[in-house]
Amino acid sequence: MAAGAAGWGTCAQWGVTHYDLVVVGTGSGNTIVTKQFADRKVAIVERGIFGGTCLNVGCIPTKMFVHTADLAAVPSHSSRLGVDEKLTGVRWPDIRDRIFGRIDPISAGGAEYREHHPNNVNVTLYHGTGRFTAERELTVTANDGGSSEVLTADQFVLAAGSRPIVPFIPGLEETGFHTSDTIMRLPSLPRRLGIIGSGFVAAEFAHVFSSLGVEVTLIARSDRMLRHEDSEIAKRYTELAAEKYTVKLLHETVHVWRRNDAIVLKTLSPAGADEILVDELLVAVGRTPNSDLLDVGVTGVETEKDGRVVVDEYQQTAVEGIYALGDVCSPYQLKHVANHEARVVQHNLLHPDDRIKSDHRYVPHAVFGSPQVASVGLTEEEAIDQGIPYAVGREAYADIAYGWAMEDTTGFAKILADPDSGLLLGAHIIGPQASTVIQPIIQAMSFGLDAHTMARGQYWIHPAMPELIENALLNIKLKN
Ligand SMILES: Cc1cc2nc3c(=O)[nH]c(=O)nc-3n(C[C@H](O)[C@H](O)[C@H](O)COP(=O)(O)OP(=O)(O)OC[C@H]3O[C@@H](n4cnc5c(N)ncnc54)[C@H](O)[C@@H]3O)c2cc1C
Ligand SMILES: NC(=O)c1ccc[n+]([C@@H]2O[C@H](COP(=O)([O-])OP(=O)(O)OC[C@H]3O[C@@H](n4cnc5c(N)ncnc54)[C@H](O)[C@@H]3O)[C@@H](O)[C@H]2O)c1
Repeated sequence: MAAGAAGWGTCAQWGVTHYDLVVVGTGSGNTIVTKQFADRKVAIVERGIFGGTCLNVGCIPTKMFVHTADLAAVPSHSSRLGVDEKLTGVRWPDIRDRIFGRIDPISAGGAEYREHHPNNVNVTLYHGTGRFTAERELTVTANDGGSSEVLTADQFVLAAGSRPIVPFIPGLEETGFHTSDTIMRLPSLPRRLGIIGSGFVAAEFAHVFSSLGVEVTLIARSDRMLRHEDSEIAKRYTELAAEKYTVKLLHETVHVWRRNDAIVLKTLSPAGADEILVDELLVAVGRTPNSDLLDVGVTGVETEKDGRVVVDEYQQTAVEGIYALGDVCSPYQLKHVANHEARVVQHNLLHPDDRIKSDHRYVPHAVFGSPQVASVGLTEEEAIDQGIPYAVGREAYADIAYGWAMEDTTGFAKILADPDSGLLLGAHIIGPQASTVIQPIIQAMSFGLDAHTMARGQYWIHPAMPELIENALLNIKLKN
């Protein structure tokens, strides 16, 4: 074959092919194989849609839905500013098809590039599930189950990601449910949507569907949504969510079944038993690493109790030459972390005598709900638990000029710093554009700026939203 190739080109059953490098997973794993690997024989193995979670069923489509939902929600708050708007319609098929009409061709184009572009003459793409059958031997079974091929390699990259956890709830499997993998492709909007879970996925989809006019009931086992956030932020988010849709806290779903056309959820809470009727159900209770699908134990690669592949600071597993990155090994399950780790793995494959370490000191995240939440570093509870001295500075959007422009009354930033040195320990923001407003803090933490130098050593554009950060920094009571 002149250019790159698709595996099974010869339809060889139980053929054995040796490669220099095998990469399992086409999310961040796919980014590793650049022209710098032109002198190596490489195989890429993918069991699902080319491009992985973020592109196809994760960050990118969800944020396209979130932006759309933000627009749909404008009339619900514009009247406070004297602008009376009305949402006259939501064309779900148009919303859905705009999003996937853009994404699906990118995925298809990525696979096409690997299979046919001259840059990939040294690369073979296998559409199938890889499973280790010996230390450096991966058996790939085609998605149709028909053919298998054994790949041996000097080096492997495990970039197999994670998948949604399906909890054991009697009746759930038989009744049918959605996960984040399927909910975005619904043929039509349901009248009522139940969501089991109260983390990232639950918060983002509750915002999307409630803004589009669906009656959402979110069922949380815990006493608040986003319980891993700083508790002030989680509490505020939960209060605001409950104004937009039904939030059932401390509710355990114990049984699911169908009654006529509805899905019935039986829940137990301190107040007793409850029955919740919905038309569609989304299960969003976390994700589990795909290391089990790979049967990594056969290789000597170690895993944590929760299935995460154990890696060292160079992203190498317990077996020399087998590296891992992203959700399959990371405690963070975030795309920017998977991408960072992919860059580290790429460097270490190319420069084995000059390897670099991954940097997980200040990993930020954002929840694109309503409002947005963004966070980096220690929460106040973590600082207390770890006995780390801290000083806090707060600022409300309501106290900065742009907050007045938006008439925001609920958002705020909270920044923790070392009281002696002023070095930043953590920051937590809830409010408009929190995911963008937090970026200067991430920069300051990464490059070791203290609160005072950061606040006074630069201009802050007036009257822009980052004044929230400037004022929160100035409100930190440092010792010096
Ligand atoms: C709904 C949702 C929204 C999200 N939003 C954000 C966000 O806004 N920001 C953010 O930072 N993160 C977000 N994430 C998380 C982010 O998508 C993941 O952290 C990231 O995509 C992980 O990348 P990865 O390369 O490790 O794995 P993936 O992209 O999942 O790639 C792994 C690939 O490996 C394949 N595979 C698995 N096992 C095998 C096997 N045995 N053989 C062959 N192939 C295999 C899978 O099919 C998959 O395509 C979101 C996740 C979800 C679910
Ligand atoms: N904006 C983003 O960056 C973004 C968006 C979506 C997803 N993600 C990533 O994907 C991961 C998975 O998201 P998620 O929301 O599924 O997980 P999550 O870990 O954020 O939240 C899951 C929640 O479900 C609860 N839970 C667990 N088991 C339960 C059960 N049986 N019944 C009811 N509740 C239960 C947990 O207590 C937790 O609060 C996230 O951790 C995140 O890393 C990121």
